[in-house]
Amino acid sequence: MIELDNLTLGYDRHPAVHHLDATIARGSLLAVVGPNGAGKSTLLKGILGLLRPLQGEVRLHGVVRHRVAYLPQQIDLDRTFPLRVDELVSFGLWHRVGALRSLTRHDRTAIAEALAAVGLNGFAGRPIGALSGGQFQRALFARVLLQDAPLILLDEPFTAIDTRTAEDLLALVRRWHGEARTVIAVLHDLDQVRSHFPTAMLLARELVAAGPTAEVLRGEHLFRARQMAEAHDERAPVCRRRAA
Ligand SMILES: Nc1ncnc2c1ncn2[C@@H]1O[C@H](COP(=O)(O)OP(=O)(O)OP(=O)(O)O)[C@@H](O)[C@H]1O
Repeated sequence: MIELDNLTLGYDRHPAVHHLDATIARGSLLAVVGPNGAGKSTLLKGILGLLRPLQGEVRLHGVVRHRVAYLPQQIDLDRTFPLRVDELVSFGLWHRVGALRSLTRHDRTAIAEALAAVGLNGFAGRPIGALSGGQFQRALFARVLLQDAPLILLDEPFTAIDTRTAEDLLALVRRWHGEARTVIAVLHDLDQVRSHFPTAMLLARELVAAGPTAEVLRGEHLFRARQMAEAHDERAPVCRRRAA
């Protein structure tokens, strides 16, 4: 279970998202939605511990932070780095293998199986710079698969990839959900959220609504989120208000 307790996150003392109070049950399949700049990626970074709260707290119950799998937005990743696909995917074994030990035959089999599971048979030796956007995203999912993590954070995992790849990767997300892992994904496609994500959290610098997806994505909530995002003052300092 994850608890957000009066959580304010930001950069250089400026809050990006503030006073979040919410509980995310273990095994949830949760979509985080909201307008551009609403604080969705910031929330994932806060849960991951990459950002320290300006106020409040994130409490992870039953999950240690180094076992959380995180897939950042593709735009944040450097694909010019000279790395082969199997090397990228092998980082998913880091929690078991450590930084220094070399891979065993068993590890190599696990990597090959993960590549096969994401439809990348035969891609192990390719440089990551030679992959299409969709293939690269498949490789990143293979890495998450190997991490065997109880909590998986995905930041816009289906943006700018082809429909076939998105469908295959969505099937993997459903598989993780079926395995009782907690999956939290930042998404923009509300039809996709309605079809595949039972719960949602709508952000607009603060929490607009959270709960069953059909309830959260009601027109009045979406309208309010848009209004709140437009009214936000980028330069506001950390306020002292405690969320009701
Ligand atoms: N590294 C950073 N340094 C300073 N400000 C940042 C940084 N990252 C994000 N922000 C600011 O924090 C706010 C929230 O950004 P965030 O990326 O969390 O929004 P988002 O909801 O994920 O947006 P999008 O849908 O456009 O990806 C924005 O005003 C953004 O400019």
